[in-house]
Amino acid sequence: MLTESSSAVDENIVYQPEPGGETAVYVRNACKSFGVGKRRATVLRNLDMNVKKGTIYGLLGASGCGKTTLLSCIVGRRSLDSGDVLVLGGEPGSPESGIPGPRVGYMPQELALYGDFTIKETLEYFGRIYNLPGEFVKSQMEFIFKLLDLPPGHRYVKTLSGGQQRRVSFAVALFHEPELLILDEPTVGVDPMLRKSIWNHLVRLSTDHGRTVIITTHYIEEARQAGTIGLMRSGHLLAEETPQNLLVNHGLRTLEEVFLKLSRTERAKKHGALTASGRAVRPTDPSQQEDRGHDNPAFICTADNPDATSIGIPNNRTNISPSPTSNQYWKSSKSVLPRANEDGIVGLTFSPSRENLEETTRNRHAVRRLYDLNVNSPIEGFSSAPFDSREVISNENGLIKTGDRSTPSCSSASSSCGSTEVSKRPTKKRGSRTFVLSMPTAHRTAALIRKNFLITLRNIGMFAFVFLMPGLQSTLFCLAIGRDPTSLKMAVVNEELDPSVGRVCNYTTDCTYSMFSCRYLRFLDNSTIIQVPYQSLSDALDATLRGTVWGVIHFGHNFTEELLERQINGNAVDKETIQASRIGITLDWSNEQIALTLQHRLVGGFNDFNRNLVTSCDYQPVIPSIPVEFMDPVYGKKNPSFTDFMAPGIILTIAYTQAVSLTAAVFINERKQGLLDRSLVAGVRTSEILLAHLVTQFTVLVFQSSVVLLVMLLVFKITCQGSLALAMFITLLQGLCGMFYGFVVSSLCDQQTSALQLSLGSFFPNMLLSGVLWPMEGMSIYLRYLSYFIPLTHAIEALRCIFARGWGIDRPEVYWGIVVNFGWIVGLLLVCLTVIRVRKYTG
Ligand SMILES: Nc1ncnc2c1ncn2[C@@H]1O[C@H](COP(=O)(O)OP(=O)(O)OP(=O)(O)O)[C@@H](O)[C@H]1O
Repeated sequence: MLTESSSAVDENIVYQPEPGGETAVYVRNACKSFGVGKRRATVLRNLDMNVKKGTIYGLLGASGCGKTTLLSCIVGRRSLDSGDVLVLGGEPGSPESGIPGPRVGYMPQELALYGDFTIKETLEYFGRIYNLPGEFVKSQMEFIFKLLDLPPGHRYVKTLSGGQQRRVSFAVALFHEPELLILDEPTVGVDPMLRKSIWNHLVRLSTDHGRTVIITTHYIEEARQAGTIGLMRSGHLLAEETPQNLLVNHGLRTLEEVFLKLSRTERAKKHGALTASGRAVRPTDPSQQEDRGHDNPAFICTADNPDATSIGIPNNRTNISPSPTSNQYWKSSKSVLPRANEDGIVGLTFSPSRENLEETTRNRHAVRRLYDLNVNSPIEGFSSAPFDSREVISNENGLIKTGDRSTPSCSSASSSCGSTEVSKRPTKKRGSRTFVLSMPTAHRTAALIRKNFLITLRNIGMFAFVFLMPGLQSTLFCLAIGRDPTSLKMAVVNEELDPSVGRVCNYTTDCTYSMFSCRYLRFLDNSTIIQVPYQSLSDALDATLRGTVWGVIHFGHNFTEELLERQINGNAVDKETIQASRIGITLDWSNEQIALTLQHRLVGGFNDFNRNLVTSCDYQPVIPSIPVEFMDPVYGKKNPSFTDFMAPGIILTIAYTQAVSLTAAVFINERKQGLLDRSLVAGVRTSEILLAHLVTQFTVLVFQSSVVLLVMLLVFKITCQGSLALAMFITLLQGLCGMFYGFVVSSLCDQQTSALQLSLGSFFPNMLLSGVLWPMEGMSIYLRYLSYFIPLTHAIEALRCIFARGWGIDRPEVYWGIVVNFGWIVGLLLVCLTVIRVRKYTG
C-alpha cells in the first residue's frame, strides 16, 4: 500500500521527469467528431499525445476544447473516428491493455457516485469490484480518509457538500492503487490547501511508486507540478512539454501566459494562412472558434506528397517526446526502409501502387516488429492492434494504401477529421475487441447485485415505487374498475297516485290488483337507483336536461287498470291501452355505462315484480318470462363482472410497465451520473451488469407479481379457474419482457424525459391494442393483425384462458403466450445490444 510518509514531500514540490520512461498512453492522429451532416462537429483533430510511465501529465485547455472527449477515448468509453490510442501497451478494450480493469483508476467529470451509499460503502463497493482483500480495503480506507480529509465514513454521499463529494470520487479512483490514474478535473470545488495536498500525493505516486497520472484542470498554474503539460486548443495540442521548458523556451513567467501566447501565435498563423490563400477570414476570437465545432479551415492538413503515405513511430529508447508543433515525422517518399529521425521517430513511407502491394505488406510486418521493440510493450506477443489502423486499405479499385500517419489527415473538403480515404480504419473490426458479452465473474456480479438492492431499499421513492405501487395499483383497479355504478338519481312521475280517491302506495305482497306502479318501484334496487318524486313529466324531463337526475320513470293515470286489461285481453287490446299500460322511461344516454346499468336494473325490476305478482296469485312464475333461457355457462359466471375480464390484462400491464420504468430509470440515471462509465472502466462487464439487474429485477418481479395476484385473487376474489403457478410464470415472463424493453429504452435515450416519452408513447398503443380494455374481436381485422405483434396481446389471452377457462399449457392459446414472450425477450435483447454497439461507435 502506498503511504503518505513514504516520501517527505515539500508543499511546493515540482516534478522532475524521470529519464528513460516508458510509454503509458500513446495517442496518434486522434480524430473524433460528433453529430452528422451540417451538425457534425470535429472535437479531436489529429491529436498526438505521449504520456510516459511514472509521470504526471497535465492536460490543460479551455472549456470545450475536447479534454473530456480525449480522456473518454483513452479509457475506452468512446471510439476514435480514426487514429490510434494505446494504453499500457494495448488498445483500450483489448486484453493487452489495462482498460477496462484495475490497472486504471478513472475519475470522470461527473460525480459518478451513488448518493444512497455512505462513503465507506462506496469504497467497499469498488473494493468488491476490484476484488481487493478485506485487510487491504481496511487499511487503505484509513489512509485515504486521512489523505483527503474525508468526512466520517457513515455519512451518505448525497448529504455531502460538492467539494466533499468530489473528494470521495477522487478517493474511488485512488483506492485500488492503479498503475494509471486518469482524473478529469479532480480539483474542482476543492479548497487551495487540499488541492495542494492532492497534487503532492499525485507527485508522490509518480515519483515514489512509478504511477502514471493524466489530469485535466482549469487551474493552469497548479499544473506546474506535472512532469509534462499538454496545452490543448480546438481539439489538438499546441505544445507538449515540461512546464520548465515551456516557461524557459517562451521566456514567460506563468503557464497561463505561455498558453495565451501559443494560442495567439496559432491564431495569427491561421489568420495569415487564410488571408494569403485568398479565402475568407474567419473571426479570430478564440471563444468563437472553440464553440463553433472547430471546423475551421485553418486546421486543414495537407500532405507534402499526397501520393505517399508514411508511418511515424515513437522511439522510446531515445526518450524524446514528439511534439506536434515540431517536425515530428520523418518522411521520404518511395522509401520502404524504416529510419529514425532526430526526434526519435521511426518512419516508413510506402508508395501505394499495385506493384508495391506485396512489398507493402512485408513492410507492415517489419514495422510491427520495429514497433514491438520501440513501444516497450509489456505484453508478450504484442498484438497487431497498434498497426491494424495503419494496415493496407483496399479501395474500390483494388488499390491498396496505408493510412497516412506522417501528415495530419483532417479532411479538407468535408471539414471532418479522418474522412479521407487514407485515414479510415478499414481492416480492423473495432467492435470485436470491446464489445464482448464475456462470462460474468462472481465477485463483480455479487457486488452489483448488492448495490442494486441497497439502492432500491434505501431510496424512499424507489422503495415505494417497487414495493408499494403494484399492491396499490391492483387495489385501485379492483376498487375502481368493473363495479356497478350506484346511487343514480331517477325522477319518478307517478300519475296513478291520488290520495283524494285513496290511491296511495301500499306495501302489500298479496294477490292484489291495485297500485302496480308502487309495487313495481319496490322491486327497483335501491342501492343503484335513488327515486326522486316529481309532480309533472315536464319538470322531470327538465331535471334530466339539467343533469340533476339520470332519467325519468313515468306511470300513466290508469296504469294498473290498463296493464291488467292488456294482460287479460292480450292481442285484443287497442293501441291506447297499450300506451297507457307501459312504464315510460326516458334516460340520459350520455354515459353509456350508467344508462346500461339503469336499463338492466329497470328491466330486471319489472321481471321481479311480475314474478312476485303471479306467484302471489298462485300462477307459475315462469309464465310472464320470455321463452328464451340461458343455461349454466360452459365457462365463467352467469353474471360476469367487467373486473374479471380486465384483471388478466391489468396484472400483466402492471408487471410490464413496472419493469420498463424501473429498468429504464436505473440505467439512464447511472449513465447520466457517469456511474456506468466508471463501473465499465473499472472492469465491470456488460454481461455482469445485465445479470445483476436480471437477478435484482427478477426478485422484485416475484414480489410484485405475488402481491398483485394476492390482492386480485384473494382480497378481491377475481376468478382463477386454472393453475396459479402457470399464471405466475406468465406474469414473470411479461415482467422480464418489460425489463428488456427497459434496456432498449435506456440504451436509446440519454435523458429521463425522452425515456418517459418513449415509454409512455409505447404504453398506450400497447394497452389499447392488446385487448386489455376491450375484446380484440371488436377491432377491425387489420388492426387485429397489428395487435398480434404487441408483446402483451398473446400473454393476456393466455392468462384469460387460465383464469376464466382453467386451461393449461397444453392449449395453444396458453403456450403461444409463453412462446411469443420468449421471442420478444430475445428480440429486445438483440435490439438493445445492437443499439449499445452502434452508439458506442457513433457517440
Ligand atoms: N456526445 C456528444 N455529442 C455532441 N457533442 C459533444 C458530445 N460530447 C461532447 N461534445 C462536444 O465536444 C466538445 C468538447 O467537449 P469536451 O467535454 O471534451 O470538452 P472539455 O475540454 O472537457 O470541456 P470542459 O473543460 O468544459 O469539461 C464540446 O463542444 C461539446 O459540446
